Formats: sequence, structure tokens, C-alpha cells
Amino acid sequence: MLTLQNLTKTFGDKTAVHKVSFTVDRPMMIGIIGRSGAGKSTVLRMLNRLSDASSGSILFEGKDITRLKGAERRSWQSRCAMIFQQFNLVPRMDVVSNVLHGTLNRRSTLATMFNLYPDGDIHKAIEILDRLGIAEQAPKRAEALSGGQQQRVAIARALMQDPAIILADEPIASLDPMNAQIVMQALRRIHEEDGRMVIANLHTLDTARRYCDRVIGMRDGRVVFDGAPEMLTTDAAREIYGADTDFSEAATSTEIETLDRPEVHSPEVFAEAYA
Ligand SMILES: Nc1ncnc2c1ncn2[C@@H]1O[C@H](COP(=O)(O)OP(=O)(O)OP(=O)(O)O)[C@@H](O)[C@H]1O
Repeated sequence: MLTLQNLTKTFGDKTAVHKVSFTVDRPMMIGIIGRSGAGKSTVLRMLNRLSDASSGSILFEGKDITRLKGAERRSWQSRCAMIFQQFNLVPRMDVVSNVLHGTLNRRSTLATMFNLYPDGDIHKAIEILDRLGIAEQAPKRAEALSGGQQQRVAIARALMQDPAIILADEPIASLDPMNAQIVMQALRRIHEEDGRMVIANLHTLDTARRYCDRVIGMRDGRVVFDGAPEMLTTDAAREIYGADTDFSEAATSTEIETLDRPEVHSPEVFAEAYA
């Protein structure tokens, strides 16, 4: 359903992404890992059409995304929602209005100017917040929430768009381990329950192993690993991170020891994490 073919991005002399190709034939949760500057964000930005590819193509359900313009490009951007490390909420605006911003693409300018939202959208926003365990935060200003809660608001805003794909660019890089776990569980659950594809750029190996069905490793703009988490051996990690034999996985870890991968998928543990 999603195919990247020789996707390339250059900035002047610098090739940030070099002929990246992979196919995703069913909705899955994919982690893209690699050191800083490997090209992970640039790949996501091209996928969402925030940035244009220099060459190569992206096909989704047979359609060439790289060629979309105007309204078609905006429509793609709402099918392919993006979440950022810094949440990108409007800090002084209440939580529910931030979530309702996810409907901007389909609202008239006048309705947007006067903050007029249909009742159905407001109910939907609250339902989504409830699903993410933060409905009681709905009237508060976004800036009053913890980082983990703010990232869940950003996920709720993305869900308002009813996207086929959620792209998450370092979604947990600003969070402490407990909040990082809650946010990763939320993304995993959205993938499993809704059948949405999730592609997340991640700094740490253990997070990719624990939550993802497939891991893509990038180094210097190229894909150097593409496989199941079980295939991600220390040697494969060394290749991705360009490290020598001193390489220690602990250096890329945000581990907190309480959860194993099988438990992560259990709704009970998910609910408990929110309690
Ligand atoms: N707008 C830009 N102009 C010039 N160079 C850029 C631009 N955006 C990215 N780059 C360069 O492209 C390369 C890949 O950057 P990118 O942000 O995609 O890497 P990354 O793997 O996401 O790293 P990080 O984890 O630090 O965000 C880097 O060398 C970066 O400096």
C-alpha cells in the first residue's frame, strides 16, 4: 500500500536522503532508527509532503504522492498526520480546541476565524481524549499539561483527521521514561485497534524493538537495515550507528524495566499506566 522508490533529498551539495526504497504492504508499526543527521526526519517530511523530494517517488494505494499539488496535497496531508517532538500545540489555547485544530483542513475560513465547531466534532474530540486517558484535561490550557499529556493531545489532534498513516518524528525524545512509555503504548494501541499505519522516528533501539513490527535503520541518508526487531542484533545496531566494538546498547536506551513487549499490547497494562 505504501512504496518509496529511490527517494532522494539534497540540500545544496548535501544528500540528506539517498535512494531510500521500501514497501509496506499492510498497516504496521514501523520504527526508523539511526543517529542524529541520518535523514530520518527528512524521510518523514517528504512522506507528509512538508518537503519535496529531489527525486524518486512515494506511492500510496497506487497514487504518486510526490506529484500532488494544491487541494490534493492538503488532502494527503490530512490522511497522513504528523506528530512532532515538541508537540506543536497552541500553548494558551484549551486542550479541546487544540484537538479540534485537526479538522482545520475541512472547515471554512469564517468558521475557523470565529472558532465555530460543529457539536459532532466537539463530541468526537472529547471521545478521542477519553480514549487517550486525558478527557478530564479538556478545558485546561495546553501549556498547563505535562509533556506526556501534551503529546497525547497532539495524538488526539492527529486522530481527528482520521488518518490512514500517523508519522511521528521523535515523539518521545522530550519525555521522561514513564511518559515515553505511555505515548508509545498509545501509538501502538492506535495501530492495533484502528489498523492505522504508524511510522515513528526513534532515537533508541529498545523502544524500536519493543513497540515496532519492523525496524528500518538509516545511516548517512541510506537504509542499512530493514527487518523484524528480532533481527536487530548488536552487530546490526553497530552498522546503523556507525559505532565500533565498544558500542553499548545502553547508550541508546530509555529503558524502564517494568514492561515486556507482550504486556505492552495488553489493554489492562495500558489502562493501568493511565491510572
Ligand atoms: N532544511 C535543511 N537545509 C539544509 N540541510 C538540512 C535541512 N534539513 C536537514 N538537513 C540536513 O540533512 C541531514 C539529515 O537531517 P535529518 O534531520 O533528516 O536527520 P535525522 O536523522 O532526522 O536527525 P535528528 O535525529 O537529529 O533529527 C542532516 O545532515 C541535516 O543537517
